[in-house]
Amino acid sequence: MSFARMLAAATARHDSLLCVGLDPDPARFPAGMKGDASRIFDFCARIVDATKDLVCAFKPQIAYFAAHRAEDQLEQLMAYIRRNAPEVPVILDAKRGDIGSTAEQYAREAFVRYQADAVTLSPFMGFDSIEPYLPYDGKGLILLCRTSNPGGSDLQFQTLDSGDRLFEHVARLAAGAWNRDGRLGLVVGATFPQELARVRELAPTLPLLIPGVGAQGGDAAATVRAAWRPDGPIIVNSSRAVLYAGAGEDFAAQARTVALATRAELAAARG
Ligand SMILES: O=C(O)c1cc(=O)[nH]c(=O)n1[C@@H]1O[C@H](COP(=O)(O)O)[C@@H](O)[C@H]1O
Repeated sequence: MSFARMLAAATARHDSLLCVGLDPDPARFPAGMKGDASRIFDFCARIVDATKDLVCAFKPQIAYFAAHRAEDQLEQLMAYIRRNAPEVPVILDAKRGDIGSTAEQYAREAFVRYQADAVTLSPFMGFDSIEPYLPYDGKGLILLCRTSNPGGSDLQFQTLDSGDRLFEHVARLAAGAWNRDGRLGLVVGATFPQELARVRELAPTLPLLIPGVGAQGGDAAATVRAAWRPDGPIIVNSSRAVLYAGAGEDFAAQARTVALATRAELAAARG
C-alpha cells in the first residue's frame, strides 16, 4: 500500500495525528540497559509495543543507529514494526540530499534495505537530487521546508528575487512543478506556527511532517490549528518527550502515558 493510503488509514484507525520518533540514545536508556548500544533494538521494540495503537506513523532517525554501528538493529526494528504494527507507516528520517548517482544509493538504502514507507530529504541540491527516489512506487518523499531549529532561518528565511522566502519557494515547488506523481510532503517545525500556516496555504493538501512538540517546546494545539485540514494530513512528531518519559523499568508504560496525552491534545485541537 502507498505511504499516503497507509497514513490515512492509520490516522483514522488510531484516531491519531501523533508520530512517535524513534531516536534511541543509549545514554538515556533506563537502568539495566543504560549505555548499552546492543539494546537499541530492545528499547525501541518496547516503545513500539507500548504506542503502536496510538500513532499514525513511526519515525526512526537513522543517525541514532548509525552512530552506534547499529544499522543491523535498525533493519531488525523495521522488520519488527512491519510484523507487529503492519498498519503503521514508517518514515525513515535520513534527510538525504546528493547528486543523482549517489541519491540512487540513498534511495536503495531507504526503500530496499530498510523497506521504509517514506523518507525525509533535503531539497537543497535541486530536483535531480529528488528524482532517483521516484521510481519507488508509492513511497513518500518528505522535503525539508521550514525546519524546527532556530538556525533554520539562516537560509530558509532568505528572501528571493521573486519576493518569496526560500521556505515558501520550496513549498510552492513541492505542491507544484516537483510533485510529478503526488508523493511529496514537507517538513515544517511546530516551533513556527505562523510559517506552518503559510506552508499550508501554499500546499493545501500535502502531508506535513511536523516535528518540534515535546522536547523542543512547540505548541501542539497551535500546530493543529495552523496546519490540519480534512484533505491535508499532518504527522506531528514527538521523540524524546515520549521515549524518555520515564527512566525506570516502567519506561514503556510512561511513554504510553505521554503518547496518550499528546494524542488527546492533538485530537482536541482538531475538534
Ligand atoms: O526531519 C525531521 O524529522 C526533523 C526536522 C526538523 O526540522 N526538526 C526536527 O527536530 N526533526 C527531527 O525530529 C525529531 C525531534 O525530536 P524531539 O525534539 O526529541 O521530539 C528528531 O529526530 C529530529 O531530527
